[in-house]
Amino acid sequence: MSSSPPPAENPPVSPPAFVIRDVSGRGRGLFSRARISRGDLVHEAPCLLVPKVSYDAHAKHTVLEHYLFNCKDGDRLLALGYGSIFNHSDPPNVDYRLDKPGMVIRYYAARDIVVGEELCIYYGANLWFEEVGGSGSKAEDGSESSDDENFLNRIE
Ligand SMILES: C[S@@+](CC[C@H](N)C(=O)[O-])C[C@H]1O[C@@H](n2cnc3c(N)ncnc32)[C@H](O)[C@@H]1O
Repeated sequence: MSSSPPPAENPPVSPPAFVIRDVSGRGRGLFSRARISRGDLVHEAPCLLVPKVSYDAHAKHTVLEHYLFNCKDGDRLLALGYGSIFNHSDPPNVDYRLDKPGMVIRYYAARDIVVGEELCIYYGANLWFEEVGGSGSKAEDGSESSDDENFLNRIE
């Protein structure tokens, strides 16, 4: 008999909490289709591990460079599911946590989110593209995610 997985800290928003839409100048993005409360687990993305050696030799020279999440040790995680479709905004309305041992990234609402808002994470200070638009609202507590050396920010 198989045992069920342990419960997450916050129960996931009943799916589907968001839809993919095209956003002018930003490519695809994720948009809420239900009210989401601060702290809710919005998505849990299974990941592929890209070891640092593979990243340096191959992945950084491909389009994957714009999708990989940095780990502290130089390895990278490629988020599957919807995890690679979150666009950037500052401030973001979604925070994320890398769980490298678990090979997942979890995305949590940084504040209450209303229906129709784009769900965005913070990539870091050094963007490689010209920013278009934004989520347009500040986190309630004015908090900001930690920055990273050069790419998607890392919170482990
Ligand atoms: C991780 S992907 C996000 C999903 C992407 N929009 C797509 O359709 O595949 C990162 C890319 O999205 C685009 N992007 C994300 N946030 C943006 C923003 N605020 N303004 C303009 N482009 C953005 C950039 O082209 C960036 O390289």
